[in-house]
This record gives sequence, C-alpha cells and structure tokens, in this order.
Amino acid sequence: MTGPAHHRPGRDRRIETVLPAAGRPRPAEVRTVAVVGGGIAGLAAATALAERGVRVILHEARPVLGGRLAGWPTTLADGTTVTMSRGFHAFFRQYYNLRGLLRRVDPELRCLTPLPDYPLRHADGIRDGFARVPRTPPWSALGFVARSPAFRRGDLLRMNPVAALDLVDVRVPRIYRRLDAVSATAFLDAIGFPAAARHLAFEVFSRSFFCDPGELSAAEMALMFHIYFLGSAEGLLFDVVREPFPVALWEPLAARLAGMGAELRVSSPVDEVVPCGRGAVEVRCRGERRRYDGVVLALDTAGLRRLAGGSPGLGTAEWRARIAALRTAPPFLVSRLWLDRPPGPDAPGFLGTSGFGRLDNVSVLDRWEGEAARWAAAHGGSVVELHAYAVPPDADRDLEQRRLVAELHRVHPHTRRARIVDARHEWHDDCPLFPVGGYEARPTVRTPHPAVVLAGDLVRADLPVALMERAATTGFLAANTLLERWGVRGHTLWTVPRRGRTAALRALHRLADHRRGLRG
Ligand SMILES: Cc1cc2nc3c(=O)[nH]c(=O)nc-3n(C[C@H](O)[C@H](O)[C@H](O)COP(=O)(O)OP(=O)(O)OC[C@H]3O[C@@H](n4cnc5c(N)ncnc54)[C@H](O)[C@@H]3O)c2cc1C
Repeated sequence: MTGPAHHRPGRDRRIETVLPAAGRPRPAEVRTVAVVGGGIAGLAAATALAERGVRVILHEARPVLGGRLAGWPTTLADGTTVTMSRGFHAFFRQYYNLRGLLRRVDPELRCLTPLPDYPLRHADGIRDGFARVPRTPPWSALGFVARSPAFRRGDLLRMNPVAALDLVDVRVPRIYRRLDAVSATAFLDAIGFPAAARHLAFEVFSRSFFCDPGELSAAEMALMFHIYFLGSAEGLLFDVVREPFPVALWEPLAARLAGMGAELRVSSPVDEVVPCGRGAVEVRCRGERRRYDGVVLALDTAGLRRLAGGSPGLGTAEWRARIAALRTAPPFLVSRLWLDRPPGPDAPGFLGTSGFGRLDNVSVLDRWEGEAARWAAAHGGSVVELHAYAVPPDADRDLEQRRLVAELHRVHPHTRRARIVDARHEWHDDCPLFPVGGYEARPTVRTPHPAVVLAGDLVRADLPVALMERAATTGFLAANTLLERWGVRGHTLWTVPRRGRTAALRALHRLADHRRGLRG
C-alpha cells in the first residue's frame, strides 16, 4: 500500500510511503521469534519485532554482529589494537529504511559523515565526479552528461535513444520482465553507450554488485540506475561512518535491542529449522531445540543454502531447489594498509577507479574515520584501503594482493615511498549474484511456510532497493509479515519513487513501447 509521506526522511519530494496492514499495537498473547543472522537484515527484523512487544532471540553464527559490516579487533606490528572490517561502505541518502533503523539510536545520524564528492578516475586520465551535478532528475543526468569528459558529442549522436528509454521509467517488477533476460553489457551495447562513460559510470556501478557486467542482469543494473540516479532526487553523494562499524552502529543497536528484552546470541549457528504443526517452528542450534511462533532467516547466500539443505522439512521441494540454485558473486579482496606517510594531498577520501588492473576503489580511511585518523595522527602516516571485486576464483591470492598495492602506486604516486607498517587482506565470496534470467527463481520474503520469512540483500523485494537498503527493507518487511499474521500493525517503510519521475519521459517510453509492440 502506498500513501502520502508523513515525515519525509530525505530531500526528495516524491519519496513514497509503504504502509503496513492495520492492526493492534502489540500481540494479544506472548509471541516469540527466532531471527537467524545478525547482519543489517537480521538486526532490522529483530528491532521491528521487539518494538511491537515480540520476544526475540537472535542467533548469529560469528562471534560479532554486523554480518558483512562486522568489525573485529586486530593488533598491528607496532602494537596498536585497531578495528578491522571489510571497510568502505557508501551510505547513500536514499537508504531511507536503513537510516530509519540507525536513527532509532542516533536521531541526527551523527554516526555518519558526508564525503564531498564521488570522484571516478580512469587510467586513461579521464576524471569524473558528482559534486557539481544537480541532484534532481532529469537535471542530474543531463548535468552529468554535459559536464562529463566521458560523453563526447559524436558519442551521444551514435546512441540509440529508444533503447535507452527503458532506463527512464523503471518499475519493479516490470523492469525484470523487460530486461532480466539480457546482460548489462548486452543492454549497454544496444543503447550504444559510449565506452569511456561505460567504464566510469556503469562499470563502477555493476562491479559494486561484485560481478562482471557480462554476467549481471541488465534489469538489476537499470534498477540501480533508477535508485541512485534517474529515479531519486537524493543524488549520488553519500555518507560514511565516523567510527568503525561496531562502535558507530552495532553496539548502540544491540544495547537498544537488549533493553527491549531481545536476547542476542553470537557464536550461535543455527543447524536446522523444523516447521511443526499449528504454525510453530522449531529451531535447532548446537544440540539445543526451541519452539517459536515465527522464524526470520536473515542469512547470506551460502548460509541460507546450508540451512535449507540441512532442514529437510522446510518449504516445498520447488522452494528448496530454488534456494539450492542461488549463486554468489566471485571472490573480492579488501586490502587495508597502514602506511608510514600520507598518500599525498590530492588523494580523496574515496576514489572509484577503472582501468587500474583489478583495483575498483581506493579509500583513505583517516580522512573520515576517527579511529584511522587517530592512528594516522599518532604515527604521521595514513590508513589506505583497496577494494577489488569479481576476482577470478582461481587467481593467485598473494599475487593479487601485491598487484593491488602496485595499482595504488599508480593511482597515488606518493605511496610509492611509503613503508607498509602492517597490512590485512580479507578475501570473501559471500555477496549474492544477480545473474541474467535469475529474477523469477529468487526467493521472496514469504516462504511456503507462513511462520518462516526471509530477509537479506539476496531476497526479492518488489521495491526499488538494493544492497544495504535491500537488507534493511526486507528485514522490516519480514517482521511486518509475521506481525500481520498476528493482527499487529507493522512498520511504515519508505522508498524512492516506484516509476520514472518525469511525465514526458514516461509518455515517450509508452509511445516507444507501443511502436515496438511491447506492453506493460
Ligand atoms: C567489501 C564490500 C563493500 C560493500 N559496499 C557497499 C556499499 O558501499 N553500499 C551498499 O549499500 N552495500 C555495500 N555492500 C553490501 C552490503 O555489505 C550488504 O548488502 C549487506 O551487508 C547485507 O546484509 P545482510 O544482513 O543481508 O547479510 P549479511 O551481512 O551477510 O548477514 C548474514 C548473517 O548471517 C549469518 N549466518 C549465516 N549462517 C548462519 C547460521 N546458520 N546461523 C546463524 N547465523 C548465520 C552470517 O554470519 C552473517 O552475519 C558491500 C559489501 C562488501 C562485502
């Protein structure tokens, strides 16, 4: 259901509200829910349920909360203890539901700090950025194209504007019916998108989904384009955390959850979920069995596959086959380097890169994160982080790590003279892959069992959300689904507009569809 915005959580006047079903403020009888997974999705679901008086027990397999945004202590060669994590995450302004979660413990969002630009740099020398681009569409896109050296007049004339119209009125799930059968690369080829602009604007985007654009569904890429660029007036600038994730985000949220009576169990992997009669579900964890009125499975792809594989009574055969077929994107590498000198005055806090081997971005953490700034000040050095997404699974990891450092030297030449005081390299492959043609088979919040619901960035939400915001939004939606079952009012959610925002462009799109014989 949509309705008018009550308190707009962003600057966009066209933010849409997603209202929950009506119901009583709390359950009529005691309800207990197990939330499995302590990442953004699990914490959002646990918060939403606990706020309605549901008794929540959250199981997290790892020793710390936060999932892919977890942080843990590590002692460096110089004896300092610092927080390691997978580091740089962009908190975009259109992440309304994630921000809503964080605002519960930090109403002014002081835990976040804005970065002044989203600069992009290609090895050819082309540089782009979004700081001076207007935030409201269509001026954002027109402004970017007009300012960007990656778009030349001849390139623009060679583009196929009719094919590009699919980008101006993105609706979910319609966009998947249109474009899920095509790869992002094939779609950009059909539009005739200029090669230089593709490297900068689109590769940076699609590689942020951790996979090669040749494998990524064009629908998923079009959705991103809508969320971050053409469909939202929040713009492409973003915030980052002021302190490491545990201090900035998870400890305050965990304390609030505990204050509402939730039990947070870390190092507590769930082995099996067994639906019982009359809507109850049994959860088995390390030999202990416990019955609940509902279960939220807020897992990463491999965790969900493993749990569903070990729970033969869960869901239907068809649902289980869909879960078993879910894939993860190729491995990615996060290298963090503690250097004995600064990377040079021109190094921005974050830089998206293209054409520098496998290097996708470079962050200078001490420019924005307090703990890194304190280390850098005390040592006269800097803390630099390098991300490489979609690394081939059989790559030689030592070699990749060394190559990434060599690319840093090309990007920020001052670092050539820096001594690496210490380094940490994180290799993982737990981000979901959204392959061509995968949409239909993706699991939704509802499962065949009404008391078992799913949440996480792998889960299909028929709203324009992605990545961290998809995790938070599906967490709230999973909680709302259980609450609705018990006649309890759920939580109001927010989203960027669910269709293209310019009436004239929508009309053009309809006309082009009509000519192409396409419907809805
Ligand atoms: C390097 C990197 C950079 C990123 N940058 C961005 C960015 O800039 N912007 C953005 O929006 N997103 C970004 N993302 C994506 C973002 O991190 C994810 O979308 C988000 O964290 C997913 O949250 P989640 O709760 O769905 O899953 P997860 O965080 O993976 O949480 C799932 C949890 O389930 C637990 N679990 C698994 N099995 C079990 C079990 N059997 N029992 C109990 N617990 C279990 C896992 O340990 C894990 O903690 C980035 C990701 C990475 C890795």
